[in-house]
Amino acid sequence: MGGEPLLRVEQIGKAYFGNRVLKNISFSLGKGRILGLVGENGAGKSTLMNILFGMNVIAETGGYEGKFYISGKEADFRSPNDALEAGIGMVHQEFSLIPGFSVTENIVLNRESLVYNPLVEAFGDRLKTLNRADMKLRAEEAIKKLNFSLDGETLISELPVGHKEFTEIAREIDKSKTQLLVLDEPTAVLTESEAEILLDSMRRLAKNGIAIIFISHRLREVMEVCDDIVVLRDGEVVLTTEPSKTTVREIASSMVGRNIEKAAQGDAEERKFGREILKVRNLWVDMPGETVRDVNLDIKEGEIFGIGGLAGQGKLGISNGIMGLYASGGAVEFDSKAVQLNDPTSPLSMGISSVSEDRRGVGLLLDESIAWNIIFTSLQNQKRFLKPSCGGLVKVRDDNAILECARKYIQELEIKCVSPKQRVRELSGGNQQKICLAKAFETHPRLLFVSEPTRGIDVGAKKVVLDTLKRYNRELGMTIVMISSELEELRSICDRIAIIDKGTVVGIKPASASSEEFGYLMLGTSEEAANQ
Ligand SMILES: Nc1ncnc2c1ncn2[C@@H]1O[C@H](COP(=O)(O)OP(=O)(O)OP(=O)(O)O)[C@@H](O)[C@H]1O
Repeated sequence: MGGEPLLRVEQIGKAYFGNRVLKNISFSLGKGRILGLVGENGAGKSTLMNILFGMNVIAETGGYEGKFYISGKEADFRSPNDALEAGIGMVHQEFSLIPGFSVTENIVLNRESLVYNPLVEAFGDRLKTLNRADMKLRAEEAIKKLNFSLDGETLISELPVGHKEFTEIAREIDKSKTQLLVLDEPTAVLTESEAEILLDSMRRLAKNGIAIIFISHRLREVMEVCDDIVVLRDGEVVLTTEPSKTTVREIASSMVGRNIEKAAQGDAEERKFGREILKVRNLWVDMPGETVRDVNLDIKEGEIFGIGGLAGQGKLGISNGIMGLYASGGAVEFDSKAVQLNDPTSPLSMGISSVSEDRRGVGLLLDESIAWNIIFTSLQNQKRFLKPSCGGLVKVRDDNAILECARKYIQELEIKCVSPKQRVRELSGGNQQKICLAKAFETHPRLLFVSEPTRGIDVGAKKVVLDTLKRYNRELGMTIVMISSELEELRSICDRIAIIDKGTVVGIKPASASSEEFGYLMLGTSEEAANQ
């Protein structure tokens, strides 16, 4: 017998400029319970959370219908401040950290501990100074609740994405009032072992009475950690259930309204490749949390080469180092020519592109259209999408060609949008990820690095993304290096897979090798040793 639940949502609806994205949403959530909110990219999950958190974008686009109640009291949030006052903490898909500030400063931001001094009497609170020792303690306390190792002194700009995610969550935990925590795809940027730590922390927070809404495309995590599950499809609740009463398969098919096809399968036959096109020798990369120490690799032309390994072992550092995003050393040769390390223009000019694991940090012009985002790099660096004008005297933008190109990717990658002219900011997270891929494909690279390409992508669309990578490889001969924390995803499309451990390559095996063989490499042990 619980009386009023902590959160009760009744008949919520929302349309953006006539485009209906939520209809009659109702559910409730009790204190200390974890509710999994799942649905395809664009199903309306973030929009629903934006309503609960009083985000300005909702009021600015005509408000919403329906009501929701916090502990029985009708909520009418005019801004996120009202939601914070009511004890709602939210970690959005987009980070809201200040890059030049430390982890500690970000955790206590706007709630800094202050020290009194006599000048305050005369000049007011402005002259209070920061109590750094207390701020440090509070940040440490919040980080401890997450059971994750994070140095409070490090600047946000130097952190890998996974650590930024933990910093955001620690900030919400430091707010003493938080009684409902909304986590929008927190594990999308985490590797599997980091995600395990987060799931554990969520369980502990729930035990202490905090209710959590957990949005995730990783259905196994949802089944593992949630008490209740709500499935959205095209803006409507299509299933409300509990993990003990359902299966991952049932959730996945109710999300998409059909049975899920399996992702692309690896080729049984061994493919033949040309010469070695990328040679990496003694590469080191100083990427925080993903340090690369001594990597040697030879990648063949036309290959799909996978790079896997556990969290923080350096697999993400390799492409970021070669692309000039972090300080690096050693030697990298592409097509028998030296790639200038620490110079981002060098790999680009040689036909090497990359899709970052951090779509939030790099790459998208959120206030520009889908079409402009997809073609911008090709126009800028390769002078494409221009046509002659004034009798050939000048070149102007070819808007028809730009729109046609965008339409092609919208269809191929099944990007959910109203038109190629729609602003990227208005797309759901998973659809923004697809724009990052389209943008890289459109540069027609000879070699493409893709890091965590299906991050934030729903189960149905994963197949589309992996199939597209495979098709570009087969049809255009594009050499692809795919970095992923999901071994099965690597095995489904790669020819060979290297496993990285402690910043170096500990083994390279054909994708047809068994999961166990890869598992042993990741754990830094041999099959024989494991069987002893
Ligand atoms: N500011 C906006 N203006 C117009 N349309 C928007 C805006 N924000 C979201 N939408 C549209 O609302 C729909 C739902 O998007 P939402 O971000 O809620 O999806 P989601 O379920 O969170 O998806 P994902 O799993 O990809 O993050 C999408 O079609 C999206 O394009």
